[in-house]
This record gives sequence, C-alpha cells and structure tokens, in this order.
Amino acid sequence: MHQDIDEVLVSEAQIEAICLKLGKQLSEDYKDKNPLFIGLLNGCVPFMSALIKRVEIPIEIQFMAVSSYHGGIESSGDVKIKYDLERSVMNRDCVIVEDIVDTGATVKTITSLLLHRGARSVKVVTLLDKPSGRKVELIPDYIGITIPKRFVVGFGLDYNEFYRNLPYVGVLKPSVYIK
Ligand SMILES: O=P(O)(O)OC[C@H]1O[C@H](OP(=O)(O)OP(=O)(O)O)[C@H](O)[C@@H]1O
Ligand code: HPA
Ligand SMILES: [Mg+2]
Repeated sequence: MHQDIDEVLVSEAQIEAICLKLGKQLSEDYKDKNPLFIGLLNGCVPFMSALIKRVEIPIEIQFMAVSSYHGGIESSGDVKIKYDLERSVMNRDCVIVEDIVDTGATVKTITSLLLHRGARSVKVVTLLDKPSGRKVELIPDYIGITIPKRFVVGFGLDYNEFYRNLPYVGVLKPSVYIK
C-alpha cells in the first residue's frame, strides 16, 4: 500500500465487481437508446474506462472537464467548465459518469446544464457516493458504493492532482493535507 494511505476503502477486486454490476444494469436500462456517456474529467478516467468495458450495448462517449476543488480537500462550490462537449446533447439520453458525488454541486450543475441544452434525459452513475458530504439535494441514479465522510484518493480521485493512478480507493492520511 502507498505510504500516504491510511486504509484501502475499495479494493481493485471490488471496483471490478462494481463495474460488472453497473455495466449490466445500464445495458438493460438503456437497451435501444444509444445513450451518450459523459465523463467528467479528470477524475472519471479510470472509472469510465473500466465501466464501459462492461456495457454490452452501443453507446457513445464524450468528456467535459469540470473543476471545483482546485486541488484541495474542500469544494469551492463554484463549478468551472474548463473543456466543453464537442457535440450537441439535443434529444439524447445522457449518463454522467463520475468518480464521486460529495457535496453534489458538480453533478447538479452539469445535470441542469445538459437539460437546458435539450437532453431528453440525464442520469448519473458514480463509483463512490459520499452522502454525508451533501450540500445540495441529489441522489445519484446508479451508485457503485457508499463511503463514509473521509477524504479519499485513488482510481481517479486526487489530492493536489496526485494519487489518481492508484488502482484502489483509499483514505488519505490527514498528515498529508494538515500541515
Ligand atoms: O460532489 P462534489 O462536491 O461537486 O465533488 C465531486 C467532484 O469533485 C471532483 O472533481 P474536481 O473538481 O476535484 O476535479 P477533478 O475531477 O479534475 O479532480 C470529483 O472528480 C467530482 O467531479
Ligand atoms: O473525497 C474526495 N477525494 C478527492 N476528491 C474529491 N472530490 C470530492 N470529494 C473528494
Ligand atoms: Mg479533484
């Protein structure tokens, strides 16, 4: 285990099982809908990659880069779009792909934006749900696993842009960010 990690919360094997389950469920729910999976960069990359391999129906993928943490452990609440979608979502069934829903601000903002742009439907699939962090009302449609109120890193999640490449999700030692 990495020296800055206190505890592994979600192992590689657990993540694989989650992707298998969610992939099956999404394949059933979106049969004949040609859904558009929208990954929110940067955090979504490992999960998007693992999840879509388990989806058994035709899908399209696109990405947006969105940021509100600016490297730290607290959301600024201000969701900035750094890179936008390249094609229209008009009349599309969209599935937002997230690594974590914490305060809910990111997903809430992007859901409203996609609906405003004419999406037929917008649902959210997230690897991690941290309901104790919620500041806006939001329940993700597809949840990999619910986690406690800890700052986690790995499998896409960062602190100051590091740790995204860990193959598991772990609790970051507070000594790393409390100086
Ligand atoms: O529910 P929220 O409180 O909005 O937090 C969740 C969002 O925060 C993180 O992204 P971040 O803004 O750090 O950008 P990143 O994906 O590049 O790390 C994470 O990847 C989610 O997108
Ligand atoms: O617990 C977290 N870790 C990393 N990034 C995050 N963005 C929201 N919550 C978290
Ligand atoms: Mg981040």
